[in-house]
Amino acid sequence: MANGTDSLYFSPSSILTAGFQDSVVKVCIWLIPALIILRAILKSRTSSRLPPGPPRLPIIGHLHLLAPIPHQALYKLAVKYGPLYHIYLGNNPCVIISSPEMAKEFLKTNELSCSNRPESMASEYLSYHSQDFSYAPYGPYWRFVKKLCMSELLSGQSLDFLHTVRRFEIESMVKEMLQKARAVEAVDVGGVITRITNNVISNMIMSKRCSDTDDEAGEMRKMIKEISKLLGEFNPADYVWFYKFLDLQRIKKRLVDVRARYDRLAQSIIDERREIRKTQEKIAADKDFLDLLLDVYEDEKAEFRLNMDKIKAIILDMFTTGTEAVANVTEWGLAELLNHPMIMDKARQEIDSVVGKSRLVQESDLVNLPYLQAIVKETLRLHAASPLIPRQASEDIVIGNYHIPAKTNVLVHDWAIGRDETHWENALEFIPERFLKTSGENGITGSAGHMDIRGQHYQLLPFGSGRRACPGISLSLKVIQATIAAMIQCFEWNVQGEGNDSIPPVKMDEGRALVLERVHPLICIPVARLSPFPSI
Ligand code: HEM
Repeated sequence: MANGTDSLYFSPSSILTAGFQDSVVKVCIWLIPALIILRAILKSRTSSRLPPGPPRLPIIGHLHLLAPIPHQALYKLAVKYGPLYHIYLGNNPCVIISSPEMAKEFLKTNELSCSNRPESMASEYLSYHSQDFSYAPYGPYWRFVKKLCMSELLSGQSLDFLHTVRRFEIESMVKEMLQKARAVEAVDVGGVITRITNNVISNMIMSKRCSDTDDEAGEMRKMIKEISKLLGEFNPADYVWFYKFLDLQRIKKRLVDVRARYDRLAQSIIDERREIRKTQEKIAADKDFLDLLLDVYEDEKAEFRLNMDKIKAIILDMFTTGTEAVANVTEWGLAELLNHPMIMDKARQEIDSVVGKSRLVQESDLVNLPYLQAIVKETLRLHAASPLIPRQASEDIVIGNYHIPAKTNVLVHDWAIGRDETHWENALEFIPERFLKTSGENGITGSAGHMDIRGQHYQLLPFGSGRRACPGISLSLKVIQATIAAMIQCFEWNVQGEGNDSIPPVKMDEGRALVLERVHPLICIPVARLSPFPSI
């Protein structure tokens, strides 16, 4: 038995087991490193399916390549790496799209997978954790906010109803400029235009002007400027974790501070309105956007319950998206006209022939001013208010045969697309004629005459495209066209400051922010050309 047991102990099967164990150990010794290597190869293959890109540095990735002006630096990289390339912002991959073809594939073919926005420290604070319109993730809440803003604030009908607000602001601006002209006083044109856009939005939202003497209104205007600046600032802490703790640019501190101030001010405006609502029953036609938001807040059966944070986030979003971009484009447009006196003269002749010289140009005239419209389109082509349109892929997608993993940030470089030589003749020149349906002037065929700027033509995307395209296009065009028209109809503008003696007189340097700003403020003395208000 013992032998038997022994033999059993050393039975062929046990020998087999021992041999098997030995083999398993050997296999493991080889297999585990082999698997690790295979995994590394597969991983590198997967990431090599990302579009091409420059070699990166540890920790910061390609952040060092974005200086001094991110959208211009990315434009240069596109020349080297093509219309679809990737960089790393810290450890986060980011794909840059710089051609109309790639933009179409991303924004149209993959629309549903590309309808989120990347978050940043600034957007987190200022959108009350993505509870506004711009940063809300694509989904039912975003659809609800969009419907609310479109139907009650930005639809054609609401805009028609509020045309008196815009008219009042432009008339006030012309009257103020007439006084400055008489006193031969210089004005900061950007400041004047920002006041118009702030007042228009403020009046649309809460029936108050931002520049009334009232402290609250003035405080709101200053705060919106500060907030827009913070939202547009490039913040390394969004990409490299240790910057968050260092807060070298003090962005976090400024965000906490301005959000607390905005919150207090918005709460006091809302409380005041709620008190008024207790005593006054308003009919629908008298309600402004704040009333409508409070109606939803009080409606227990509403599709979505709005709390105070959501209301504040939506209002702040309308202010920030609606004021600076419109003001900046208008200022760039006027700057271009000052550098191109012949284009300015042609635009004036058009206005004089359609409107005459005795009354102020009105919004209803704009449809008869195709050259003015072309000037605004050309300004939007060269001076995209948002040179990089931020999106995020919500799932894995394929573009141009490259794999873009879910959660990758994607920047549609509309500033570069507007300068693409393969689609635009004399791309860097300011030639509004290209947008006229007629042809032949300045060697430009006018082939872009049919092109709209609402996201259907991917060569021109100043307002983005698809379901997350800008909802403020109609409002923006009305304000920009009417403001430029009034400024050139009523005044000549004598440029002041550094560049005055040079030709062209206005410097066109761009700032570092993610929102396209002018480095040199446009300071001019208005000289009255005609006065539609004889009493002034
Ligand atoms: C010249 C003026 C303006 C320009 C150039 C501009 C440009 C843009 C761009 C490029 C986007 C991103 C689009 C995309 O992702 O495809 C956007 C989004 C947005 N814009 Fe504008 N915008 C302007 C004026 C306005 C105005 C006046 C308002 C409203 C009062 C507004 C409200 C918004 C909102 C709420 C979004 C976010 C939409 C969403 O995420 O669904 N914008 N804008």
